[in-house]
Amino acid sequence: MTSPRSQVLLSTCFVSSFTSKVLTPKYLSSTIPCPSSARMSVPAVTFVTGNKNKLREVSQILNADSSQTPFTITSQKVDLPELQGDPDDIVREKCRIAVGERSRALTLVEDTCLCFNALKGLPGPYIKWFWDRLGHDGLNQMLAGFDDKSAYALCTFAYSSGKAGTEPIVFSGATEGKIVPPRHSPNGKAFGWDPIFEPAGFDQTFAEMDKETKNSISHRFKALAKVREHLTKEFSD
Ligand SMILES: O=c1[nH]c(=O)c2ncn([C@@H]3O[C@H](COP(=O)(O)OP(=O)(O)OP(=O)(O)O)[C@@H](O)[C@H]3O)c2[nH]1
Ligand SMILES: [Mg+2]
Repeated sequence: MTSPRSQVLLSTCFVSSFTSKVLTPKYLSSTIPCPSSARMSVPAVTFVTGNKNKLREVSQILNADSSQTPFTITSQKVDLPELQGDPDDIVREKCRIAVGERSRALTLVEDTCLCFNALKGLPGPYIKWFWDRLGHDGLNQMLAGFDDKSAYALCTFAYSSGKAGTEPIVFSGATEGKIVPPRHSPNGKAFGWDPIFEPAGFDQTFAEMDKETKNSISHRFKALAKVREHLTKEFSD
């Protein structure tokens, strides 16, 4: 391909993490920008997630700059397990499972942690269960006995080319902040623990910010910048 605006297709595969929550298959279309100077072939990359908010943010982040070459995103849901351990190991294994389940050549998955420094990084990858059981007030209560309310949001993507003998490649992004009593935006429903995470240097929680601001400083934005850089290099002539 010689066109600077040639496209890379990203299929987004929705994965239901809870077998009890059967999610309706959904297909989305979006575009993912990369540097307009890049010359790329047209591979299909499947982004596997069961989380519609992640998918929405990934789409928004990758479409934020219209001056860059668009990538196309579609989505579909299937089932994948929740895993335990180190975030990089979790996301690598998630990626291997996703590749196997979907038989897709190019696969992208993501895992998100919320880490409290006073608790040496916990809940970390287990935030999904802590948030589900304890909610915003319970997560605040976990830090009640500590002066240190600092925390960081960590987003880790794993990408696999699907080639035999290759291992998933990991890309991480972290945003520092602190845990605060919940503060919501008056508009719309908040994403998960966004109302209790106030990023450093801001006086708003992720939930109070407009989406453009969150998407320009978030853990997901920082990790996706590395994914995009890698894909651009991999598929440039
Ligand atoms: O307030 C939030 N702001 C965010 O930016 C954010 N990113 C993820 N999360 C939540 O943190 C847990 C991660 O678990 P997680 O990575 O396993 O995700 P998931 O199971 O929902 O989807 P997936 O594993 O199918 O991709 C889940 O409860 C997610 O809803 C967020 N909450
Ligand atoms: Mg999950």
